[in-house]
Amino acid sequence: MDEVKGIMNKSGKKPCALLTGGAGYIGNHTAIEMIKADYDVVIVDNLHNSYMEALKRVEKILDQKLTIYVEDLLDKAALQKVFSKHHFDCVIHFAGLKAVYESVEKPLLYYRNNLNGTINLLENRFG
Ligand SMILES: O=c1ccn([C@@H]2O[C@H](COP(=O)(O)OP(=O)(O)O[C@H]3O[C@H](CO)[C@@H](O)[C@H](O)[C@H]3O)[C@@H](O)[C@H]2O)c(=O)[nH]1
Repeated sequence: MDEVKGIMNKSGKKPCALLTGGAGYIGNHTAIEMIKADYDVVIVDNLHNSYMEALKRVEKILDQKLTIYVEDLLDKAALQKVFSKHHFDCVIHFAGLKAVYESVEKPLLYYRNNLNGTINLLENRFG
């Protein structure tokens, strides 16, 4: 992340990144690296496969509070609220179901969740 450290957005402010699934393993490590690279980070996670405790540990590591919304990407109104409160310069989308065995057992659940969650995100970002 050294290449982007200290970079500013078009308004001359710290860039702000939305991390969906930011409470997951990959998400919370990404949050740490982005915050170290001077990004503001906003996390949206429904805690389906993670715990608030992990984010509390991240806060301890960074010695700062995180901006966290425990929301589901399928909840359009909740997502709209998040987008109305922040201007995101980038979005990193980790919030998805990805257990291989379960996806074979319940393919429609996976399609519904992962596609609709992504579409809701894109609608808020570009719609
Ligand atoms: O509809 C959804 C689906 C998932 N999530 C969240 O998205 C995150 C996704 O992360 P996770 O499922 O934990 O995936 P990874 O962060 O990629 O972690 C996985 O991959 C790691 C590296 O291989 C393993 O160490 C972990 O055990 C394994 O869960 C989690 O916080 C979920 O709660 C949502 O918010 N909405």
